[in-house]
Amino acid sequence: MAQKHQSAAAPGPEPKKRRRVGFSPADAGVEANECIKIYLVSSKEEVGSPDVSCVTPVDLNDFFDGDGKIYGYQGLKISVWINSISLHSYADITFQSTTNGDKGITDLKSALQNIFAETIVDSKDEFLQTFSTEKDFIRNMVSNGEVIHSGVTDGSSINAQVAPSDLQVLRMEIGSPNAGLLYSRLVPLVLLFVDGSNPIDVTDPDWHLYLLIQKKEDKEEPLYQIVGFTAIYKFYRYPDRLRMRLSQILVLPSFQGKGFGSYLMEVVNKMAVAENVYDLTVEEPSEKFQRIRTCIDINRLLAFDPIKPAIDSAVETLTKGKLSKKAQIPRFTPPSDAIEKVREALKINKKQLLKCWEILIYLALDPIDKYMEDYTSVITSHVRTDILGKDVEAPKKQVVDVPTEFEAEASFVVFKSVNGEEGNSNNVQVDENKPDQEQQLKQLVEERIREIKLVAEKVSRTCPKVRI
Ligand SMILES: CC(=O)SCCNC(=O)CCNC(=O)[C@H](O)C(C)(C)COP(=O)(O)OP(=O)(O)OC[C@H]1O[C@@H](n2cnc3c(N)ncnc32)[C@H](O)[C@@H]1OP(=O)(O)O
Repeated sequence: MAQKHQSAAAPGPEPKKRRRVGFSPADAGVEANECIKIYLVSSKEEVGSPDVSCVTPVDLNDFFDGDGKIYGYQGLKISVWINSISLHSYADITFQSTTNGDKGITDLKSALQNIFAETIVDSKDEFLQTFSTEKDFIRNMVSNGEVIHSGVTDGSSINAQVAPSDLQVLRMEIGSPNAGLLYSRLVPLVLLFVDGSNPIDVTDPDWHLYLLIQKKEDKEEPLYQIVGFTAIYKFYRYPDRLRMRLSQILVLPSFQGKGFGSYLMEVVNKMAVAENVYDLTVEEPSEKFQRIRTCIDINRLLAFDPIKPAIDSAVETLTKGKLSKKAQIPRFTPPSDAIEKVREALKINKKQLLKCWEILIYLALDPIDKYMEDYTSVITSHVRTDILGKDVEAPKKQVVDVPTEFEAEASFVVFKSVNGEEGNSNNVQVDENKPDQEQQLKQLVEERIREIKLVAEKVSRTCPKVRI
């Protein structure tokens, strides 16, 4: 990591961030997001090349204490280069001058080290050398990994950037030789690109890495590059099963949006089925990843015959009568034996199946426009129960004024009416939040239907699509 000082008044070698008392000039600081640019490069020619565009991390401000700002520098520019083969990094720091104002001078070295840890090197030369000295880093690290999938089986090409035959998914137990070291070099990428993530505990042997690798033919030996990876926790379920929980997944920015995330997820699904775990869940999926996961699961469910009768029956109920006119709308959930079969065969848990179920019904309604009103009532009923919870369904509580010998302001009676019906009293207090609740409910229903339509559209466009 280098610091270039272009002013005559250069500060000491390692400026420390410190609060000053007295009459220091006020310093508005600069947001880390504004002055730091990050570049992922795979060759030394790409370092500094105008053809390489910067990548967008989650939020760099998070790495700077307090308000996410850097203080004490004028004209600060930080370019961080990450070698996507060896995972080393180098920060090129330039500024015009420093001023030790009221917020002190931010210690850039320690802030960057919080993100990049030991992957960051001090000099540009050292960094440039990593392209040759460390070019076999990934290949050496994964040499003990178990190849669980290679290329594609249906002959389709995943995209133009990577030939399918060059793809490999390897699995490593975190305790196996080199896996911990490899993960420690991946941590900066996790911190930078996976929102809200924390590094996994490399001392816990129940963690597994699934690495999506591109093997490119190079002079003598193939060159290995990480396209993406996921960390999965395997844990015990009483009495004799194991469960899998996907906890973080990342496709390197230059490979995103080209089907690699879906590919990796499909391989993980395949492994969960092959190993007959109890189920495979995902820890706090982002909206985008959840959508990808749902698209994949919908395709799997569409090909799963045992649930067809249950879908047909739900569709028949929905198309038979005017549901939206009915006081009580049945909840359109799969029968328990279908839930069980799906979990056992596809490792999709109940929560995820319920999400997919709404989309499966939507896809089966033909023509959809004819049934949209009833379908919307069904989704409204689901959202009401899911989000607003039992309160909405619960018997109505009423507050009634009654004659009292106590202080009138402090006295009231609450009673619960039978069957949730409201009494005729003129003094019933209306829940002040009710109109607000209804408005929020309407918005949530609209959002859910938008999401359902989006996934249904993607599935219809790509179906049938089983790529591995
Ligand atoms: C548990 C967690 O870790 S949650 C956090 C997830 N990770 C991150 O957010 C880190 C940054 N992002 C990433 O690493 C990646 O973008 C990932 C992992 C989220 C996704 O990987 P990518 O390779 O970019 O996704 P992929 O190219 O496979 O899918 C992109 C699109 O194709 C669509 N698609 C994929 N497979 C299918 C399919 N079988 N049928 C229909 N559509 C599909 C997806 O819905 C998605 O569409 P969208 O972008 O409009 O939502």
